Amino acid sequence: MSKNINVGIIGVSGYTGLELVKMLINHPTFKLNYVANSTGDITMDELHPSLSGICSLEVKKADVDECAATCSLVFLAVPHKTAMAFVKPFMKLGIKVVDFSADYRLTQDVYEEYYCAHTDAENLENVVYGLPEMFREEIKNASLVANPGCFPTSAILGLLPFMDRRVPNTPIIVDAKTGVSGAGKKLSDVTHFVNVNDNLFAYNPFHHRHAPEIAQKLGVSFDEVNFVPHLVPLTRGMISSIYIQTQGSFDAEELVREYYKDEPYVRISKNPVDMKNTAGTNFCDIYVKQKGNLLFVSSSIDNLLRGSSSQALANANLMMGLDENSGIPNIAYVP
Ligand SMILES: NC(=O)C1=CN([C@@H]2O[C@H](COP(=O)(O)OP(=O)(O)OC[C@H]3O[C@@H](n4cnc5c(N)ncnc54)[C@H](OP(=O)(O)O)[C@@H]3O)[C@@H](O)[C@H]2O)C=CC1
Ligand SMILES: CC(=O)N[C@@H](CCC(=O)OP(=O)(O)O)C(=O)O
Repeated sequence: MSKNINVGIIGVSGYTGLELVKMLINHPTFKLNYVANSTGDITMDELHPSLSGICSLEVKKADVDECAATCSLVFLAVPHKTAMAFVKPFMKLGIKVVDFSADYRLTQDVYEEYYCAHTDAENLENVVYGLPEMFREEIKNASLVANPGCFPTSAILGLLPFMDRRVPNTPIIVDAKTGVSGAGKKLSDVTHFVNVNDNLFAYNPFHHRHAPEIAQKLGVSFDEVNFVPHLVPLTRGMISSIYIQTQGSFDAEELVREYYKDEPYVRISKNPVDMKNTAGTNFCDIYVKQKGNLLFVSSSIDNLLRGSSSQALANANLMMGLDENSGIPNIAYVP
């Protein structure tokens, strides 16, 4: 097959943008035809020296019309709020969009409670949440896909098989750990080397903006989701330790294996999962353990890939009628 579908990326100077470029360079069908950030006037290899000798595309100052003139689909790897200002005109021009941000993941009222005023309610009506294990068929027909957040991806995949076995109205506890790349490339006091190195801490306990995303997609109330993320001194990786009360007698490992038996990017592990075996891949690795009616689920992803860029690419493959697996990385950065 030849590279005959032109795609663009806006936000190519960021962490997730770079991850996507690396996958698209080797993609059998997508041709990376337009790359942009907020300023332009630089080339890809000047921006990312790791691409020296590999990609010297000119990086443009983001412009919707210029991108739409040469691309069938665009990936928006830009921050929340910035994304919706791009989505609106791209949709008008009939260009398909995979949005990495949270702008189209929630209902308008909840979005506005956790983020800011929404300026594109119209497209909230037609968006599909880009978790293939939940919405594969809808994604195939979508023009706009909201790529899930990284914590919601790991938590929802861990919980989905067990929602019918859970005791209603009991706490869902999600104790999650993430690498620092989850915060993006911008510096802050919290992600400063001196604050993160040799350190470990929780942030936004019980009121992180990903708690409502987990709740809405699982169809439970916000009060039932008890989500506490932690920052760990690692570049990439994410593990969610999940605890729920279950009822009835069942074998959790058997159930989760059956639930995901046809899924190419969920692996069930006999041993507790770790971050290294998913780093560099689109896999979500899951381990389960029961103690009476208490169920422990451990779910590991690479926040930059399954938590963002490789999941976005899988969604784009589906939207363009390609094999979902095209160009998706599946060999981990081990050792
Ligand atoms: N990092 C992660 O693990 C995950 C990130 N996401 C989401 O993906 C998106 C990108 O995240 P990440 O790569 O970490 O972010 P970064 O902060 O690393 O990069 C942001 C990118 O957006 C560009 N940008 C910002 N404003 C504009 C603008 N007005 N016009 C054009 N480009 C603009 C920046 O360009 P410039 O260099 O010019 O500022 C940069 O290329 C965010 O919405 C984030 O929430 C989702 C899941 C996981
Ligand atoms: C370390 C860190 O700060 N991580 C980010 C999660 C990044 C992400 O997945 O999410 P969005 O696409 O919703 O931004 C956070 O906790 O907000």
